Amino acid sequence: MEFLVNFHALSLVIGFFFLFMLWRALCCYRIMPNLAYHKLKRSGFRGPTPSFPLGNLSEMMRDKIGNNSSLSPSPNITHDFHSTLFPYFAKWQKFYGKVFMYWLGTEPFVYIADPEFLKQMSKGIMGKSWGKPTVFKNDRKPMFGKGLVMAEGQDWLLHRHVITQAFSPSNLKDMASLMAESTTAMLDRWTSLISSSSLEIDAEREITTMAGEVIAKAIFGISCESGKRVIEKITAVQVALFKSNRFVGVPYSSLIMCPKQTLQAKMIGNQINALLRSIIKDRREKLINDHKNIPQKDLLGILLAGHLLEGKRGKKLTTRELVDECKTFFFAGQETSALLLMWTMMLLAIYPEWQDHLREEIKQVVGDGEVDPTMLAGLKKMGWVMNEVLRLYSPAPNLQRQAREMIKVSDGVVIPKGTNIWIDVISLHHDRDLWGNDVYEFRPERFKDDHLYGGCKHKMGFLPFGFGGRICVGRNFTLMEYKIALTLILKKFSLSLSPGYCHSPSTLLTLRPTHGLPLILHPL
Ligand code: HEM
Repeated sequence: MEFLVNFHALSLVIGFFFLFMLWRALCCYRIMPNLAYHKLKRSGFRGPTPSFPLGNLSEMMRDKIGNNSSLSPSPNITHDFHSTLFPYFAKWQKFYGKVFMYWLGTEPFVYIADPEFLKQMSKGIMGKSWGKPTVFKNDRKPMFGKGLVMAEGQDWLLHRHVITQAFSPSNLKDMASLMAESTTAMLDRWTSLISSSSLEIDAEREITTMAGEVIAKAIFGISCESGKRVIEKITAVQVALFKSNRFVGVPYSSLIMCPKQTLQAKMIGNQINALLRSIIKDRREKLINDHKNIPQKDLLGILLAGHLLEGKRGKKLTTRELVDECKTFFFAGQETSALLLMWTMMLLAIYPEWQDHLREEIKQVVGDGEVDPTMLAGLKKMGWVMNEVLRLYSPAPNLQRQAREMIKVSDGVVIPKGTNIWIDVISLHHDRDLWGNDVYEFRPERFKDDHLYGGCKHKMGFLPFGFGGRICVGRNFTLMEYKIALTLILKKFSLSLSPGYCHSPSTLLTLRPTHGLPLILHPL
């Protein structure tokens, strides 16, 4: 009898639990998104009709597949690829304009490719008031954890304050020699490989390895071997997360549609955490045990040295927080910098006259000696080239935000709290209305008289490093690495495209050459 009573009680508890979970799921994935949909509609946002639970994903996938079949890789190089990369956005822009709403699963997104709307929306909003879409925070946890890219509110403020100081010009200056060292090692390898008058290289692999070494040394001071292990794992996480056919925003899709990849990404994420924890532990011990030991001048050394870590919370970054920041630097810093260099080499190979312009400038500014960080500001044309590459082939093709509070954009236009925001950077950078009729031409000289905006008609039309308080914290690091590496490369080699190169930019979080970048080197 007593057993039966207990059994009934247990069944009731389990029943209530399931009902509660069902109610929660219904609220999260049906009722709240529906409320958000109607709020956005009342605010005047239009967009394609979503269905439950995919939102607009099936239409996006259909458009993408339809477009891929017509995109056979071709040697004819066009810089006009927005509608090939994002056919659904290009199509919806025609129907709804440059601001509309669309749905990734049960998550509402406001799409923005209008710089004036962006300006009005972000007016007066501080960095700490922006969130990141919850759906991406969960999805990309193995890559970024709670590091700066995903941090919000007070946590973001503290970490940003600490990390900005670590990237100060004087700290960066100490990293210049590390950047030159890794590039020189790569060039020496190329020189020793050249047996005849030219050499074909896999520039994607070469540059990615070099940029990985630079990040490993400059950020963590770790040996190339440990660095390589972290980078290999990081690449594996990215492949596991982004190469599978995923339904981001669809409830429980990662568990239902691709459980193997999800588990794999989580496992590799844990391995990266363990690897970085052991590196940080060693460094901490070295610092505590050997008082005479001068802290290493890499970023981790600067962060561990302590005095920078007394943030507003009055406490140091914990090992866990440091691990997340280390991962974030690897993810945010290695691939983006490598891609910027790769797209530059591709464009310089197509436009050899710009190789000549840059070589002439290098001769005048740097001469035959070593590259000194104080000389880099003199490489003006190289700065124009960098900006033009960032405009045409922005390694970060979009920006994401989440409204942590209600945002009033203008009279009658309100973005409700919790709405996700998707800013289409490629569309802004390729907008004829903003850049003029030569928008798809490679013309670095557009940055000659307006080195910040390249003559763009709107200040929010050129966003390769983002905007506002959350602008990329590593941009000066990139600028230095770019100028040092490119100077050393152009001093030794001229570049041309291999006949095997197929031009087909695609996105795997960043904008990359789908079929790699085979280049031919000619020693000078
Ligand atoms: C070509 C190279 C790079 C590009 C194109 C790039 C681009 C960006 C973009 C677009 C953002 C988002 C900004 C926003 O949401 O408004 C960002 C943020 C960030 N980047 Fe970079 N980045 C580059 C290099 C680096 C490097 C070398 C590092 C570190 C070593 C780095 C670390 C970060 C971090 C930590 C954030 C988050 C900042 C925050 O939310 O406060 N980036 N970057």
